[in-house]
Amino acid sequence: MSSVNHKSVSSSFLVCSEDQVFRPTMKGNGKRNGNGNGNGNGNGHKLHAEGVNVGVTANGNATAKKQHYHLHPIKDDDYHHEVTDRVVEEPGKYELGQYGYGKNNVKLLHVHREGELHTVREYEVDTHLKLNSKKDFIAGDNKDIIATDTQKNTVYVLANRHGVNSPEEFALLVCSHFLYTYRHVEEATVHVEEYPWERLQVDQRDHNHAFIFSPKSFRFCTVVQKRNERPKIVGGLRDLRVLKTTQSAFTDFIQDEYRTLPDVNDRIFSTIVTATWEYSTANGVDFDDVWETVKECILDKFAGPPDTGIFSPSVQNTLYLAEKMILDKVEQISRIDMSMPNKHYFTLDLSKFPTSIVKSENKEVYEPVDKPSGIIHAMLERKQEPRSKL
Ligand SMILES: O=c1[nH]c(=O)c2[nH]c(=O)[nH]c2[nH]1
Repeated sequence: MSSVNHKSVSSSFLVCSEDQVFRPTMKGNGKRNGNGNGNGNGNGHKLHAEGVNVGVTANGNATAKKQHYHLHPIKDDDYHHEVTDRVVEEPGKYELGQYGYGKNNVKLLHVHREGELHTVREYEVDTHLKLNSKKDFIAGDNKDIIATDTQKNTVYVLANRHGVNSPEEFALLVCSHFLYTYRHVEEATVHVEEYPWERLQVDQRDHNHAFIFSPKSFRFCTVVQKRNERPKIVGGLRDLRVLKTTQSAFTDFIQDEYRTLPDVNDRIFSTIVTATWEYSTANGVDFDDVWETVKECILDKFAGPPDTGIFSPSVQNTLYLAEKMILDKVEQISRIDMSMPNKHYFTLDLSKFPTSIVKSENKEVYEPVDKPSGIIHAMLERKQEPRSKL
């Protein structure tokens, strides 16, 4: 039987472990808590107003204020729901492997209004939980199930109560809520996809309350938190499609009886970048800022300065240089994984046409070839500090 303790507790705490809790202090003027009184969660846990205004991020997804994390102890009896009969033996000769359940694609638009200036963030949120009992699967006993419908509701209630900042902060909040509220949740995974709304510019001025969908690239994150462990925070960027018409070559690769591709000193380089990166900490991280930095580094190593560009001897090298720049710039990123499919634009062989109808040297017309496509990927991580010999 589940013993349910309806004691009111603050879900504004971000659980780090049984004895450590991330407590997010609220931002700015403290009016974003959903209850309108600016002092938090309505249960006596005051959320601090820090008043750190960072303005609008480069993509116009103004986040307004920064969130800070502090560690506070929680007590055993702080849990909402206590489940006692957790262990159900698996009958027979089989063992349940990976398991879990959740709600996918919970769509959410959050509007933050500061007087005339409004900002929006639209998310699709996936929540997945792994319970410490398997009796729902094995015995048809639903008593421990936090219904997927309840998980959906939780996303809306937390967004209403605490506001929505970066995808990573929101995912951390939702994870900690589930771990904190239900002791029998062993692991929470929250994936957030952000819609790329950008503040509209009219006459080169930012519009107060109108936005344009600008899918130049997409942002996402995944937070996985196991009970008693720190959250694993992974940021992500995908569908950043780029092309340049020169400053790319591919030469000196293996010459054997299988090779037909000639050395090319000047070719078109186009790719669709996906990057995911893991944070070593959430402390002091401006997640919006990091996302912009990652994007800028990728574009910097792909395109280079506007007049001259940057030379790429291969997709491999360009990918590596972008990853290295990101690790150099953001110390809280412990590793970054990138993939760059090579979207080929082949030179057309027009030699069979009479010279009366085609130019002798074809340097303008290319054939985009989607499939098959080369795929280049690599993960770059920081080396472990060598252990002291003491
Ligand atoms: O940058 C490239 N790397 C490759 O490994 C490769 N292979 C290929 O056919 N073209 C390219 N281009």
